[in-house]
Amino acid sequence: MLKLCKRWSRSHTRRVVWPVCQRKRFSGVSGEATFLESVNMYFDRAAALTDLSAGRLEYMKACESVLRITIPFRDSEGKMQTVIAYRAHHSTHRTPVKGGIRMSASVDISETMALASLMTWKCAVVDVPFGGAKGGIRLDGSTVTEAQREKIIRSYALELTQANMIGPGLDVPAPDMGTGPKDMVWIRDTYKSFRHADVDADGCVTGKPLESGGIRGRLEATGQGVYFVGREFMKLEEEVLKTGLTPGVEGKRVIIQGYGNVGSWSAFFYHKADCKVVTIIERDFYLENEDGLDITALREHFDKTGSIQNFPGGKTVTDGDSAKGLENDCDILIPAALEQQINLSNADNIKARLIIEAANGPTTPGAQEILHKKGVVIIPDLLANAGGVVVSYFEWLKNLSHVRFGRLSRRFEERRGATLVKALSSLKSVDLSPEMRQEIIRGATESDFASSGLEDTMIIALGETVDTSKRLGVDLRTAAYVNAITKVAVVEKQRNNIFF
Ligand SMILES: NC(=O)C1=CN([C@@H]2O[C@H](COP(=O)(O)OP(=O)(O)OC[C@H]3O[C@@H](n4cnc5c(N)ncnc54)[C@H](O)[C@@H]3O)[C@@H](O)[C@H]2O)C=CC1
Ligand SMILES: O=C(O)CCC(=O)C(=O)O
Repeated sequence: MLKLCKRWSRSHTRRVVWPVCQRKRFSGVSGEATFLESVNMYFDRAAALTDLSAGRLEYMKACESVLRITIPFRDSEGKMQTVIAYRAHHSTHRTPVKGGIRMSASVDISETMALASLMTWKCAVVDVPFGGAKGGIRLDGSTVTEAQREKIIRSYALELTQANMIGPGLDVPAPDMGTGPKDMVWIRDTYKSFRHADVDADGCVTGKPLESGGIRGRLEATGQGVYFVGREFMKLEEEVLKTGLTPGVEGKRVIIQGYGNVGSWSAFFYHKADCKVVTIIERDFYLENEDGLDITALREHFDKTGSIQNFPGGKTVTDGDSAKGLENDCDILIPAALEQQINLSNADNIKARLIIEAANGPTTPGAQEILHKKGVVIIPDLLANAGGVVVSYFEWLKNLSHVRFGRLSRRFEERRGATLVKALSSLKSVDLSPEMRQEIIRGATESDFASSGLEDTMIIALGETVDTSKRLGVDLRTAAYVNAITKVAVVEKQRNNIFF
């Protein structure tokens, strides 16, 4: 049976809840495992190192359900067009489930399921108490007007609402590739129109703008997490020596693929830490500067022109496949665009000694094998890019508590800090610089809370992953999956028993 349930809704969008055992083979990079197969392969490799039964592991691996929606809209010539969209719930072992919504012409059910599965393991790696989900809207966002986009997003949100697949306690989407804060507001507003009495309605989605219940720090969170995890890894002398690099991020040459949300913020934080961002790769070109791109000036250029192409502080290379830029000389490679970018066709040519997976699924299993043989270390997606969902979790907490972090304590802390400075200043032996005074007095703002909570989480998650990797003698990806599977299994074992 293909369909569990199918019906036409009032909005004339059509939805189908699909039992996920009906898997088809979907195409990926030729000759390699698809994205979904890759995620499952990584899962299997780690699962074999746990003492969980085969039956339980099979259940934990499977995606629980997928909602398939068809959304009609009128194009600019008034013709009716159809957009296909999905919401996959990989695991409801904890609720709400969580994961972004991707908008791209290449979205399909298999990709959405792979991304949903990654969300389950990612949340577990960073101890975010959510199950895993993901949404996908198969549409190139640049082909529709803002009004058409709003209609499509609102229809999507309406379908999720009617299917009980959104809500602060059920499923809390967020931005992913191709979507952003504005889309999240439309989703929140649509949900709220149908659940107007739900006092926690703002918590139905994260990644919202500040004035609509967002949190300071979510926009940059994924890139900042990519930075924290890289910085901390580069402090671990024993691990760093395996890569052939010297400890510390300072001075390292970095390549970033994708200058969207995650890539641009990663560039910002690595540049700020005195790294040299030597190449940034975009869809049709790459930008390079051996001495390091000035990321502040690059951002200004982007804000002015809408692109990083032809930035005067670097050389824009447009001939050939832009992915060639991945093979440029560097120490650290940060793929922050699409899945399967590092594959059998280019793995041998990658010069980086450390790969930090800011994108989801950027390295195929075949490429990983080649890279591992070369001694390249990979900090895997489910750890490296978890910063987004971590700060989304903080936003959700803020929405449920209905108060900005720091609002109740900041001025109190500042008064106490001022008293301390006064007391210290009365001691002749203490000489406080103006900066030290300021640092003691300053009370924590919402951004401070978000950023320090993120930093703490990433440091702990990296530490746990490295420990497991050493204990079992496995790579960091396998270690992260082992930790995640073990944590999920504890919760999994405590539920679903009423029907057994
Ligand atoms: N936004 C978030 O908070 C999170 C995103 N991710 C993952 O990070 C990756 C990037 O996501 P976002 O930055 O949010 O997306 P985005 O839509 O903001 O940016 C994507 C960027 O990649 C570029 N791009 C697309 N195809 C490319 C190609 N073939 N080669 C080079 N560049 C290409 C686009 O032009 C765009 O600049 C995705 O894999 C996403 O799933 C992971 C965790 C959280
Ligand atoms: O912020 C979130 O809830 C989800 C982010 C996301 O989609 C991801 O980590 O891939």
